[in-house]
Amino acid sequence: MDSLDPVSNLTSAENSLLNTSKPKSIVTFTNRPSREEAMKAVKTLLAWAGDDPEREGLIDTPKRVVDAYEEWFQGYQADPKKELSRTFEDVQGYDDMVMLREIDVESHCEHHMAPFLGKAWVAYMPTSKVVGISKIARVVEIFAKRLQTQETMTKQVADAIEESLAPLGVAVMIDAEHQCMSTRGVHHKNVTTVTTRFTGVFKTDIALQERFMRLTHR
Ligand SMILES: Nc1nc2c(ncn2[C@@H]2O[C@H](COP(=O)(O)OP(=O)(O)OP(=O)(O)O)[C@@H](O)[C@H]2O)c(=O)[nH]1
Ligand SMILES: [Zn+2]
Repeated sequence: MDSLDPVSNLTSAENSLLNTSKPKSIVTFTNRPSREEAMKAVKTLLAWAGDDPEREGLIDTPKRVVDAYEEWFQGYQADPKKELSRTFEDVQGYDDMVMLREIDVESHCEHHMAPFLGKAWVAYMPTSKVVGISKIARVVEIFAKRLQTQETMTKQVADAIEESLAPLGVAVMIDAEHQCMSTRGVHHKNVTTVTTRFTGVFKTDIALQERFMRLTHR
């Protein structure tokens, strides 16, 4: 199978369908279905589930679902690199890791489109260049608001920081519960999945990696 572009999460064939006037990492299909087509698809699913899409309680549901999808999948319209582009250097010689703890993760698995919910911990070891801390949380959110596997998302967050800030190293940990495992299928509740990605000094310096892991505990 065609390998996935780490930023857009699309195959190269899918990427070639992108509107070329936009940066490659902003995913805008030229052949994106219309809102009306999307609402019609929801109506089909309602009928398939066994209900009457025309009954009063469901009449506005396709609109609501499409609105919800717009919010849940808005990460396809955003560019993580743009968020990380405004860097600054005046940090008075600060030379240790910068770490954000417990960033909310609200994503959807690409297999079932079921939510997976959890937290992310993200650290980088800057050279002279740092970025506004809110931008790190925004990058997590952009990748979360796409269809994901937890592993892919973990790597994408690390890669985006690595490519934009060229730090000495990046560490990312995500801990999340997948509702496709808790509300259907195997029905195991309270199981969380932990994924990590270490680059640069966080990979080579085990003491630093352990310090990051210790800081993930409250
Ligand atoms: N590695 C990984 N697996 C995931 C993630 N999200 C969901 N899955 C798994 O994706 C797998 C899909 O397996 P399939 O056998 O194709 O689908 P399924 O028949 O619905 O599987 P069950 O969930 O076991 O009922 C399941 O094992 C899910 O638990 C993720 O982020 N990472
Ligand atoms: Zn799933």
